[in-house]
Parts: sequence; C-alpha cells; structure tokens
Amino acid sequence: MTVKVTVTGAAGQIGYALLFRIASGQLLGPDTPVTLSLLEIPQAVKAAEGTAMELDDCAFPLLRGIEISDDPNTAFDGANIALLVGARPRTAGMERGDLLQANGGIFGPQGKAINDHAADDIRVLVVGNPANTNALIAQSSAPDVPAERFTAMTRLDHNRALSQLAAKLRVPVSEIKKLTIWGNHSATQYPDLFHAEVGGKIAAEQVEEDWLRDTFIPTVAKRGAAIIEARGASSAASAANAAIDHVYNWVNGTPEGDWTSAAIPSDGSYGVAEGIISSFPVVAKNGRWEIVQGLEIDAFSRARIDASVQELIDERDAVKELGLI
Ligand SMILES: NC(=O)c1ccc[n+]([C@@H]2O[C@H](COP(=O)([O-])OP(=O)(O)OC[C@H]3O[C@@H](n4cnc5c(N)ncnc54)[C@H](O)[C@@H]3O)[C@@H](O)[C@H]2O)c1
Ligand SMILES: O=C(O)C[C@H](O)C(=O)O
Repeated sequence: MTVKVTVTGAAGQIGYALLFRIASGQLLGPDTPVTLSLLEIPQAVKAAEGTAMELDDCAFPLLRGIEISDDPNTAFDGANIALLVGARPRTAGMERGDLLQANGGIFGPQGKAINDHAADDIRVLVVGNPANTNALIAQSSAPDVPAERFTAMTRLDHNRALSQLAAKLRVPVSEIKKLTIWGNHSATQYPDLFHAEVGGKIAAEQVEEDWLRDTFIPTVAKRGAAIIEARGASSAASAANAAIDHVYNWVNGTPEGDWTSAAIPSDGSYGVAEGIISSFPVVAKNGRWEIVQGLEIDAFSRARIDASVQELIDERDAVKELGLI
C-alpha cells in the first residue's frame, strides 16, 4: 500500500532536509511506497514547487506522487502520516500569549482538517514549536481521532543526550540504552541518566555527579539555542533526522531491550498530569507507543520532571484561557 505523508512547512529548512529522506524510504522502510503532500502558506507554494521539481529529479523508486497545496483540507485528505513542521516563530517584541495565539491559528485548523479528512490510521508528529502545546491544540481540534495519535518531538533531545554521553564515556552511541527525556521540548526538559545503561551498567554511576548536573543536563536542554547561536538558524538536518527516527520507530517498533523518548498524551503515569503531551520513556509495539512502567524516580529526578511538567501545565492553561483548546 502507498502511504500518504503530509508535511507542513514543506518549503522551510527542516522540510528541505526531510522530504528527500522520506522519498528515499528512510521514514517507513525500503518496501513502502510513499506519496508526499506538501502544505505551505500561499507565499511559499512556489518554493515548495521548486523542491518538488528536485524530488522528481532524484527519481526515487518509492516516490509515487507529490501534491502541493496551501489548503489544509486538501493537504491532509487521506493522509496516513502528518509531520507538522510549519509554525509561527517568535519574533522580536512578541509576548508568549501572542506566540501561542498565532500558533493556535495554525494548529487548530490543521487539527480540524486532520479530523475531517485524514485516513483512519493517521499518525501525527508535531515538530513546530512550542511542539508539545501545538500538538495539544491540534489534538483538541480533532475529537474523532484517537488522542494517542498526536505526538510531539523530543527525539532530537534524546539523540543529543545520547551523543553527549557517548562522547563523555568514549563509547559508540550504540552502547547506550534506555536513556529518557522527560517533559517539555524546552530548556526545562530533563534528560535522565539514572535508568540509562552503558555496557549494561547504570550511566549515572559512570559519570561525575557535577558533570551530570552542571554540564550534561544544561548542554542537552540548551542545545537548540547553542545551534541557533552557532549556525544563525535553528537546527534543521538534525531535527529532520529525529522526525525520521520517531516515525520509523512508531510504525516499525523500537528494538528489543531498549526504549526511546517521545512526547505523547499522558495517561497519568509517573504523576504526570493526564492529557498533557509530555515526553516519557516509550517503546513502540504494533504501531502504538507505550510508556515504560515501573521505573523508580528518586528525588533529584522527581524535582526536574515536576518542573518541566509544570511548564506544560502552564502552557495548557494559557491556551485554554485563549480558547484554543
Ligand atoms: N521539536 C524540535 O526538536 C524542533 C527542532 C528544530 C526546530 N523546531 C521547530 O520547527 C519549526 C520549523 O523550523 P524550520 O527551521 O523548518 O523553519 P522555517 O522558517 O525554515 O520553515 C517553516 C516553514 O513553515 C511554513 N509555514 C508557516 N505557517 C504555515 C502554515 N500555517 N501551514 C503550512 N506551512 C506554514 C513557512 O512558510 C516556512 O516555509 C520551528 O517552529 C522550529 O522552532 C523544532
Ligand atoms: O527552534 C528552536 O527554538 C530550537 C529547536 O527547538 C531545537 O531544539 O533545535
């Protein structure tokens, strides 16, 4: 079966890093043909057309069609996978409420279009920031779609944490298992090494306490800002790579003996307020995310998880007040 993948913000920098990898088979696997649906604002449709010309010029064997639209109802029609990348960035002088309002104007109508037109098996990954709360807005505009199909991306944070730890311990990334990002895709996120394993032993016990607290956690949590500072633009190829990882695992499963991180609607596990879209340790089985249960959370981790979850609750309350959910 050909899978229809809708990408919003298709003419943006993440879109450019993402589309070619989807078309080459890296999102779903080498046996799954895809149709791409590109959603853009009217001013950027021409640029999306240019990207589509380049996609054609790659002659990808799995790419069965490209559609371009500025209408969400058209772009999500029959979609099986939706990657919501396009968002309203914060600009100078913009208050937090203005940012949430502007994004509500994007993710509300897109959620409704998904509700009304997407395929029954639609799976949604929100990348555009503030990703967790944008996902909540889209989800609340799609009452007919199971809530669990709306997710937000913390896989980039997860991959950043893997890489930082691998460099510290001088091991390949593949040696690290069971790392977790908890909470929001923001500077309050909590990268947890107390359950992560390296060579079968707990990672937190293999690093100095002050490195974990004063270097590792802030480096991972503020990496997005550090990339913007260095590149003059926010992360793009690494964000696209993480989106590929997230959807690939969601559809094809996570490897035995390991887990990953994804922001999914909370069922109340680990005391995280039910309904908010928060990052957890997760496995994917039979096309569904499941929260890894039974982990012991000590006081150090508890305080950090609670702080990030509180930020998500505040964001939820703010969008509720604005009538966006
Ligand atoms: N979750 C993460 O880990 C993560 C990582 C990196 C970036 N991001 C976020 O991803 C988003 C996109 O980043 P980028 O670098 O590609 O930005 P960009 O500005 O290069 O591209 C965004 C694109 O979205 C389009 N767009 C805006 N509103 C739209 C709408 N209503 N419908 C369809 N398209 C619309 C714009 O025309 C633009 O082409 C930003 O919000 C960024 O902060 C998230
Ligand atoms: O776009 C940003 O603000 C940063 C981005 O979310 C990132 O983590 O790289």
